[in-house]
Amino acid sequence: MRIDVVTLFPDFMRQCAAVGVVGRAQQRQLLQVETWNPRDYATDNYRTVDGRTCGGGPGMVMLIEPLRAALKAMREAAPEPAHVIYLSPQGARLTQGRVEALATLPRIALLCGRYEGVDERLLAHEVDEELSIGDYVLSGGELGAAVIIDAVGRLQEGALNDAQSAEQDSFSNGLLDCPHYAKPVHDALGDVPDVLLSGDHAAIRRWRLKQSLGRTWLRRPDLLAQCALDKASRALLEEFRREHSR
Ligand SMILES: Cc1cccc(C(=O)NCC2(NC(=O)c3cccc4nocc34)CCCC2)c1
Repeated sequence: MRIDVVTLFPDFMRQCAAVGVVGRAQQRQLLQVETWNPRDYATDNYRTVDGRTCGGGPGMVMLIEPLRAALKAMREAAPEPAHVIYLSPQGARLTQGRVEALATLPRIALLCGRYEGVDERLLAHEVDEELSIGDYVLSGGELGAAVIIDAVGRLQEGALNDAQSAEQDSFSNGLLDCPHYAKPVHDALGDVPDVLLSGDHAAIRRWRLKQSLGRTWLRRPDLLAQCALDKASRALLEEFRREHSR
């Protein structure tokens, strides 16, 4: 998969994609991340990429021309058509489901806004989809792009080792993760739950699922409402709730 990022901060984006699982996926050529800086396509002596907002008011807007030229260069750099995503607070909320769909595409382009945003006419003509990583104020779309690169990059075939795949799968049931522990078994901060030391793998699986169900019920009832729980899971959750209410 190829991901092209149109951004005023290419070094930041390259760094985000150079570490960890995504960095390794690039080294293994499972993923290719390229950056395109609109400033390189600004034609005036000052390499201007922003302009005063029409209608007055504070702040600047990213100009059409440098972005259009950067997007054109991006498209010409590889044959596959790119699905162009604008990271924006006006976008649809990013979900794991959407990540999984994006991860199947051969090529996506991520357009990152700065200042007050991008000229609406550029968005209307060049953008296929707007996505948001959440309802808070950010300085730019780059952190949204970094989230997509990580979430989509780790889903590329061969990017994860078995443990990481299992961890990735743990969310695929739509539940929050269970608690995790490492040694020491006894610490000033408390002890590791006995079941995890029992060697009884069925009991350990049961305890972990019960903890995931219980935590999701306590912390994210909205996620739980979207889960189709089988009979055994419903019974486990009931058990957790009874114990929790004592
Ligand atoms: C709730 C709210 C309302 C109004 C403006 C803003 C805001 O933060 N505006 C600033 C910009 N924000 C984002 O790009 C951005 C922000 C949040 C999530 C995102 N997911 O992707 C990109 C995202 C837009 C142009 C430059 C940065 C936020």
